[in-house]
Amino acid sequence: MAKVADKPFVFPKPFLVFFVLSMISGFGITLSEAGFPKIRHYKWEVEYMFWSPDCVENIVMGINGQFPGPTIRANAGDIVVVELTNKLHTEGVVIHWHGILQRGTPWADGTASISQCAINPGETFTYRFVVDKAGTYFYHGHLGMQRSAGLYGSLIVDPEEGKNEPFHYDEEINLLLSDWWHQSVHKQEVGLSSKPMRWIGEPQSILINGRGQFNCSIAAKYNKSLTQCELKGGEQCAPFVLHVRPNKTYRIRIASTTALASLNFAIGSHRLIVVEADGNYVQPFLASDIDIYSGESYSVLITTNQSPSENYWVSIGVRARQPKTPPALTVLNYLPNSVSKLPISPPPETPDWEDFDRSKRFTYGIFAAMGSPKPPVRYNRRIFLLNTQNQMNGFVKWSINNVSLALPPTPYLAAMRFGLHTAFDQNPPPERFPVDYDIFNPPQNPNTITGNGVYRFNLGETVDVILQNANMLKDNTSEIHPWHLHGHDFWVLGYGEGKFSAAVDEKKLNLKNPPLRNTVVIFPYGWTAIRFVADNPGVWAFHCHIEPHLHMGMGVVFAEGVHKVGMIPTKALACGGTAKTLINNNPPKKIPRKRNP
Ligand SMILES: O=C1O[C@H]([C@@H](O)CO)C(O)=C1O
Repeated sequence: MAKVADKPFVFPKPFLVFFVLSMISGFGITLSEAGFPKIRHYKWEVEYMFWSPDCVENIVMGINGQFPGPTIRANAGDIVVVELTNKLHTEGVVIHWHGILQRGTPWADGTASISQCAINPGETFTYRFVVDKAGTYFYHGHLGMQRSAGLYGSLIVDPEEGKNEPFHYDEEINLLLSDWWHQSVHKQEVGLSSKPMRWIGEPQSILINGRGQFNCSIAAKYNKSLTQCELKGGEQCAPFVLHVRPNKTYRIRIASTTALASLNFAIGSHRLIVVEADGNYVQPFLASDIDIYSGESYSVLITTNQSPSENYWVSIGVRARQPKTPPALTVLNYLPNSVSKLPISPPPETPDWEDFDRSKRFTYGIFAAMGSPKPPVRYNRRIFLLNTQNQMNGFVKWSINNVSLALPPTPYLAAMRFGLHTAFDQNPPPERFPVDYDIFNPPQNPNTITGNGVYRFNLGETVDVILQNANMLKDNTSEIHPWHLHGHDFWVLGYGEGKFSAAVDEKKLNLKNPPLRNTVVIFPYGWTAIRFVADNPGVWAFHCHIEPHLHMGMGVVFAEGVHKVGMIPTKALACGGTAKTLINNNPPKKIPRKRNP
């Protein structure tokens, strides 16, 4: 394993002036008024490695020999630079910085075929972007199903130096949640795109900071079907313990990068105060547990005011799909108690997976903190996106308005910037679906088409999206989908049951204090309304964050103001049609023929 720096190298102040000035001229980044930002420089190598995330040896995608990858930590306004070298032998790679808006740097969004070309084996690509807002974020692979293969890590942004969070806490603990399969991701991918489709099934384990236990439990006393895990603490699958001291306030950051699972987080005997969601402050509220969907993040505050002689269970169970995976467990360890002193009461029970009314009560009760930016009162454009599971020549697909997204070989950002009209379908996909579409039954005509058209917005216009859920191919089934938008936060204006009806539902939309987020769910047979301002020049993915669903086409592409995008780094362009353009503009020099003497 090559040894490379995984600690950020912080440039001393005098160097910053030079660097920042060169960044401004080259990348259109503006300075924050408070002073010079820092540059957080990382050098990473991505490679497959043997690892035992849940005590069963497998291969994971690691960064610098770590799984999950190193945590990035920065202050708001800082510039993060990640020099990413692809050490995979046979695959490209990209990394998406989930929740980072990429203003002025849309080519650094890390979406293969959308913002950049995949980085080839052996090559290095430098991601350089500003983290402009404090919050709990994460990063992950965005090519094929590399997130499922373990390519992820945390990205934490503290307020600008000298500024405080709007709530008090003594210390913090960071948790990145994921789900894990024993079947290789390649096999999963092939299964999903085979005829008949082979579904990946439910995960074998839930991981907390990359650690879970398969086939044993650390609380076997309360789970008769599993034996007690015999772990010493140094194993890769030993639980990540939350060490706390009595009578303090802790901020627990929780982000979910699951491929499929919707999760519920609870700590025995402790109540949670929710204060942040997806990098935005929310009106604080008390909860016994929280639901967290793939792509979401929360911060909760807890006070360690319970009996100091005990430890307490932390339990993370599966909701919204059949819970065939045991909850992930770990311990809230009140120091100086020994970690091995197991809690005296059973772990908190995950609420019934099918109790969607309970899930809705939690999700509908999230509002923006006082003083948060408010949405424009009117929209310029409203599009309706119907989510359906379909068939295409016997293959199973997910479609939006009957179009299943199939990404083109030339990244959209480059294709649009260079005016390559043959790189993708120039006709935009449909903006609505038939008014008489029956969302409560399987699609009458299950056939779909694939497409790669783009929804183009005028720069600065206010866009509403109504996400509409529907019945799947099977009778009486409709699943939850968490939708994630790149390049923007959006306001969640509301949710409802059945089909959205402007006449009935318009007046129910919340324009007073809707939460700002980057990920939102649609509940079974329901709709969700979001609003955002298309003011970030670039091309942005908007998709279901369930990894196999995106793989099966469940996403769309948005674009705005691409003519305003600055110089795209050449390395982001060297594939597909833009590679040809680069070569045509700079043809290889003719080698002069040697004349015979
Ligand atoms: O895309 C999916 O496929 C399965 C099921 O519909 C077929 O097995 C499932 O639950 C999905 O979310």
